[in-house]
Amino acid sequence: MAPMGIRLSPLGVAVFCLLGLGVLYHLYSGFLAGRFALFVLGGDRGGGPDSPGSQADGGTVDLRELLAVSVLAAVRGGEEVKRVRESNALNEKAKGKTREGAEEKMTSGDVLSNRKMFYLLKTAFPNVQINTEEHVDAADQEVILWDHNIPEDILREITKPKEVPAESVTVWIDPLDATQEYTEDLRKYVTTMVCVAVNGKPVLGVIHKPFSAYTAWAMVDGGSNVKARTSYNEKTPRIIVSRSHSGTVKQVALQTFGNQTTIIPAGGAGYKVLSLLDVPDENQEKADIYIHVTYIKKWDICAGNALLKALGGHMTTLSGEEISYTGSDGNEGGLLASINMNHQALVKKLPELEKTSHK
Ligand SMILES: Nc1ncnc2c1ncn2[C@@H]1O[C@H](COP(=O)(O)O)[C@@H](OP(=O)(O)O)[C@H]1O
Ligand SMILES: [Mg+2]
Repeated sequence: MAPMGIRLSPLGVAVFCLLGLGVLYHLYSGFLAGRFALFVLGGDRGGGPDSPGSQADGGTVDLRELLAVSVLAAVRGGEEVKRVRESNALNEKAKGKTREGAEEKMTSGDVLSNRKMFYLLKTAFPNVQINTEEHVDAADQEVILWDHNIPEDILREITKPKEVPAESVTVWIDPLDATQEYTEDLRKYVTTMVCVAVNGKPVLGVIHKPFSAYTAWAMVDGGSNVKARTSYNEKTPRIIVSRSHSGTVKQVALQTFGNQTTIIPAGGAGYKVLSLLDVPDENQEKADIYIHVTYIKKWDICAGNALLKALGGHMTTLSGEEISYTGSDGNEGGLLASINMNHQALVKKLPELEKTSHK
């Protein structure tokens, strides 16, 4: 007999305890899952379930936070790129050949930048898919914690968090764009890039120039720290093209826009996208259109695509199709990038043969 004449039924006590355990499990499962993910990665991000960057509700990420970490990752990766170049310890290797037979190089700058960028993003956002150009060595992990700081310029432009399901996100990292030019000590072409696609659509783009300490970022339907130039030459455009993976691009450009057209050969897809924008860097050439006709990888182009899209521009295949940033890592259809121009009219102008020969 219990005090005051109340009899406790053993079954009732058991049901009550089970219910209590259920509530506790619900409250802490997301939290523990996050902790476990970090434990597997070998570290702790330090935030509780309600802290910024947390995915305790089992799967949303805030794009504004992801942008802050992407900018930090591009800058931190850039520090590695710069340090390796300045110490002249590139340790250059050949990692294969492109379809066209050009040698693909890799240096310590690529590897060390990749390590910083990948682990910074992975530690802050363990649940999102990250695709990166270089191999991630699981035996050489580095846990770099994000301090949860969102820079002032991002807070000013993007005033509210923007949650999306974690499984809809694909992050693309290029830890060193223009590796060929990096090995030739042509520093102005070099960038580090992060892109975030949501359901395959490019939404966040970050392009950082480590040797100029310049970073451009943008969120589609969000904000940016860079803008388009005030004028572009549509009639006789300056066309920026690859200097080391050019294929037939010069013939295509001259055939489309006439012999008076200025062709600017340059390294790096990031550099070439920045040439279309209003970038306050004296080492940055300016162009009106970017054309690429050979195969190219999505980590090379996604950030530029997001930036252009956020500012009202376009990056499509040569036949004007949008590029989807999920699934395979290659883009077969060539590239046409423009801003404040009639993009569809440019597509129509390009020779039919070129549009179909890269599919
Ligand atoms: N045909 C091709 N096959 C594979 N990668 C290519 C390519 N053409 C260009 N790229 C890559 O796209 C980026 C920009 O190229 P480019 O400077 O020629 O315009 C470079 O990236 P990385 O330097 O990150 O490897 C380059 O390797
Ligand atoms: Mg690269």
